[in-house]
Amino acid sequence: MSGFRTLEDLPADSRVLVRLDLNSPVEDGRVQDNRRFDRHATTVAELAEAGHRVALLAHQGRPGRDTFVSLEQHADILAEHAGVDVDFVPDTFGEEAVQTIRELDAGDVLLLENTRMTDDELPEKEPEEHANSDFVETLAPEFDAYVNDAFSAAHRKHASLVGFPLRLPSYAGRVMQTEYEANTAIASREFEGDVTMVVGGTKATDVIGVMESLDATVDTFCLGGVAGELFLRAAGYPVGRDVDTDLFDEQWDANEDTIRDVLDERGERVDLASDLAFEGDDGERTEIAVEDIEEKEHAFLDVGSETVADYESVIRDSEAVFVKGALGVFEDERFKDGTVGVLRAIAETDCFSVVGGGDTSRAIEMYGMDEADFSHVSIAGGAYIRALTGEPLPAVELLERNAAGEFDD
Ligand SMILES: Nc1ncnc2c1ncn2[C@@H]1O[C@H](COP(=O)(O)OP(=O)(O)OP(=O)(O)O)[C@@H](O)[C@H]1O
Ligand SMILES: O=C(O)[C@H](O)COP(=O)(O)O
Repeated sequence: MSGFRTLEDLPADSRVLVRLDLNSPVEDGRVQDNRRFDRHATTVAELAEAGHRVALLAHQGRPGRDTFVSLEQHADILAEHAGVDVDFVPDTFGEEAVQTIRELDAGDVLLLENTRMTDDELPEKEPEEHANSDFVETLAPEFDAYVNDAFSAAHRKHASLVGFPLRLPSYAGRVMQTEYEANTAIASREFEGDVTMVVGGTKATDVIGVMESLDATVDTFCLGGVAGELFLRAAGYPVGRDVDTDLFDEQWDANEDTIRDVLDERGERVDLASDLAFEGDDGERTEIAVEDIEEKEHAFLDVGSETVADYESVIRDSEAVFVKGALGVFEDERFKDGTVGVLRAIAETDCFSVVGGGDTSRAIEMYGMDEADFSHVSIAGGAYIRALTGEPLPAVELLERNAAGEFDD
């Protein structure tokens, strides 16, 4: 159970400062539309329709990266999803921003410039320090309330995420509320039947950490992707080494001991691929049983069909399934079978299901599945992992401390 207040508790006619997470892929300078816009649009539309005066804060990229761009395009994309006008001001807390905030009428929505373009936002600091920054001290007096909807950034101790709850009555937005509830389910709910976790993707170090901390909660792990190959390597198969990639050897060095411990302690409940797929000489998908692999000559790009059938049957017998990471390079249709096979199996059963990770959840629309067939499709990456493993999320903690009255005058 969360201990934060939600939009039901927000007094009418408020001047609200709302933190969203609109961090998106950027290609050739163009911001790509994605689930985050659609989800946050719900919160924005609700606040605007209720007649609040709304100013939005969000970040994009990090200084030095190609994705570090202005939020001007985000305002248009968000407006389209929310069905309300979203004005953009190219300033975060300077005179222009403050003036525009003061001119807001009931139901108006304004998006302020990328928070990471201010010096105060990024350093990870304690909330008390952020609350005393120019950024927070300048904006807070212009508002009656702060709404944090940015669950997917809640693992960061940045000014716009942890500073304002010390200065303003604070509430969780709709995205924060639903993401928190679904993603902490593994820690907070009791499942009577089997709990399965599908683990794949490229960030093996992250997911192996998850496996370690969910040891007592998860009945079966179904492995694929980079982590899957590293486990096969530990089990004695000549895979999980870099041929033309730099995905494996470094993560092997960092995780070898943990992988061996997990296999020793609960090997029978860690399902590894029995076959793998690669690009054959003719350019077609080719499969090989792991027993027959003599040397790693190919980049393996998916689990094989016997493995898919095995994982589908585990899923059909599960009461809850959590997914983190794709089982193969599903972006290439030849190597979609593992990822799509498990997602379809989940969609066809009535198990409680959560699919996390920006890349993995893209497979749902790419292959024509219906998001409604999953209990929850998370828009979070790092915060999803932390929620699964029960690690604290600083921005959520601040909402809870605010609701408990810790910062009341
Ligand atoms: N065997 C493999 N070799 C190389 N890449 C792989 C392999 N299996 C899966 N992938 C890639 O893993 C990616 C998804 O993994 P990632 O670790 O980024 O997970 P995510 O949880 O979906 O995303 P994020 O944490 O970024 O939101 C996919 O884009 C897929 O192409
Ligand atoms: O996209 C995300 O996962 C969040 O917005 C956090 O972004 P960050 O990893 O750049 O802090």
